[in-house]
Amino acid sequence: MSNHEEPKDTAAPHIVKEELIAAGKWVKLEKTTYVDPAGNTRTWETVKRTTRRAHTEADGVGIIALLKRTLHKDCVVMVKQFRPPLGCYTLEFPAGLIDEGETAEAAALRELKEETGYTGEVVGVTPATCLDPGLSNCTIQTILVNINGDDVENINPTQKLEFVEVILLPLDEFQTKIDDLLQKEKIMVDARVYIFAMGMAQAFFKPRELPVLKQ
Ligand SMILES: Nc1nc(=O)[nH]c2c1ncn2[C@H]1C[C@H](O)[C@@H](COP(=O)(O)OP(=O)(O)O)O1
Repeated sequence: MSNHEEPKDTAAPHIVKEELIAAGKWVKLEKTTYVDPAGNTRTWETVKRTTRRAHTEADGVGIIALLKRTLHKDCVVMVKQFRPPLGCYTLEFPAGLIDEGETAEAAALRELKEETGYTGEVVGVTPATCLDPGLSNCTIQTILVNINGDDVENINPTQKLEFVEVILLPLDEFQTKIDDLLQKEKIMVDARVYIFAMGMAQAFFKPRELPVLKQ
């Protein structure tokens, strides 16, 4: 017989109700009433997109697109654009909302083409991941795409969006090049981009760093 008593699951946190405070065309604000892990009833102010589709896993996609060309370094395809909520230019992975009935993979290839002109091939897909869970229920799937830059359709491609600038950054200098951009201009870098850059720098330069080998 065990001395342990199984903990009673009396306080499994859950949502009680969601009340609309304000709604616009693209986003809405709700008051979320919930029971916290200690069993207390509380409220939270929650932002949601109005555009979420019934049968999609996520609101949108982010695209990590690698441009591969003979005799060139592999480059990450980035976009720079003015973002009204921040009031400044941002450096982001290409991204966009998933359309009705569209798969995340199809949305990624469509958005990549629209925003950068490149045609790619999907080589990896994440599950739905949250973006800012203390504020919003927004989710994305990140799609890893390879672009054959030697292919004729990917040589100097034209993109449709007037206000989106395409920036190619070499993968093996990704963090340094972003830091250079930050030095030169007032631009906000998307958190996912900078974290990816730090991960790449770690993988390239310190893959097996051991305390004993540190200078
Ligand atoms: N929160 C938003 N406010 C707006 O006024 N308009 C918005 C919001 N979110 C999206 N949009 C509009 C802007 C575009 O015309 C479409 C599609 O956006 P999409 O290209 O899919 O996504 P981003 O690249 O992240 O803008 O929706």
